[in-house]
Amino acid sequence: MADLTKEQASQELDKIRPQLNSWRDAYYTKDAPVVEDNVYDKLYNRLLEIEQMYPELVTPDSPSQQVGDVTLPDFNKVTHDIPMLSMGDVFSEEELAEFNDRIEKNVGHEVDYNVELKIDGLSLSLIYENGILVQGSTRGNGTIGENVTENVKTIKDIPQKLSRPLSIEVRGECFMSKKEFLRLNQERENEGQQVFANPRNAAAGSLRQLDPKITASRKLDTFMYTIVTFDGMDVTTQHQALETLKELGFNVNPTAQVTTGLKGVQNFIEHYGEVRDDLDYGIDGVVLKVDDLALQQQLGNTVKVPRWEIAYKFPPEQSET
Ligand SMILES: NC(=O)c1cc2c(N)ncc(C(N)=O)c2s1
Repeated sequence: MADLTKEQASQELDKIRPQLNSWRDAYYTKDAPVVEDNVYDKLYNRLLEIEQMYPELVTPDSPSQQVGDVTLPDFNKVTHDIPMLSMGDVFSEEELAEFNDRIEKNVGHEVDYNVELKIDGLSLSLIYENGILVQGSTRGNGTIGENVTENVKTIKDIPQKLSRPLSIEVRGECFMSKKEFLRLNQERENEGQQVFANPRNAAAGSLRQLDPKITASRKLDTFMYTIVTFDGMDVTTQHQALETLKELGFNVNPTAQVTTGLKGVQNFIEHYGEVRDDLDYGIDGVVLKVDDLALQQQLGNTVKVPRWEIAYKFPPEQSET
C-alpha cells in the first residue's frame, strides 16, 4: 500500500468511518442492508489497514471499536460510580402529603416538583465521551450493572453521537411499546417459542441479550430522564435537565409538568391513571422530583433511596397477568 502521511490517513479515515457506520446502522437497525457484504468488508479492511499504520487515529466511534458481531459468553460488569438507586413508593394521596411535609420541614418552604410518568421498563445508564457513546449498562444491583453497550447501539432512539461533544452520563428507562410487545409475542408463538408475560419482561429479555443481533431484531425504545454528570452544562432544575436531554438528541417523555407544592399533582395522577391503557407504553405510576437540583443535593439520599423523589404507584393494570 502506498505510504500515507498521517494527514492523508486522517482525511481518509474521516471519510471511511461515517460511511461504514451508516452502512452498519442500516444493517443492524433499519433491517435494510444498503450495500453488498464484500463492498462493506473491502472498505472495513481499508480502515483497519490505516488504523494499524496510525493507531493514534483510532476513535471510539470507529467501526473497528464497535464489535457488534461477538456474542458474549456472559455480560461484562460495570461499576456505577454514582449508584443507581431505587425509589420510595407511596400508594395514596395521604402518603404523598406526608412526603411533601417531610420536604417542606427539611427545607423550610414550599418546593416546586417536576412530575413525570414512571415508565414500566428497565433502568439504563449511558456514558458519552466527547459526545460519543462509549458505554451502556443496566442497573444491576445499583452499584454493579451489566455492560450492554453493543445492544444499546442497536436501539434507534439512542444517539451514538450527541449534538455537542460532551462527556456526560445520562440515565433513563428502556422499554418495549405495547405494539411491539404484541408483534414479538405473535412471532414467538408462530415459532413455537415461549411468549413474554408483559412488555417489561420483553424489554429486559431483549436488552439483556448476549447476542446484539437479537436485540437489534426487537424494537426497543427509551425515555431518558436524568443527567448524572453535566460536563460544565449550566442546568439547575430537573425541568431544564429534560429540555437539555431533548436538545442533545435523546427521547424524552413529553408529559412532564412543574407544580408548586402538591398543587396539580393529584390532577396529573388522576389524568394519567385514566389514560394509561391508551398509552402505547406501560406506566406504573408517577414520579415526583424536587425540581431544584441544588435542593435535591441538599436533601440527599437515605441509605437506599433519595429523599427528594417519590413514586406514586398505580394499582397493577387489569390486563397484566
Ligand atoms: N428508580 C428510579 O429512580 C426511577 C425509575 C423511573 C422509571 N421507571 N420511570 C420514570 C422515571 C422518571 N421519570 O424519573 C423513573 S426514576
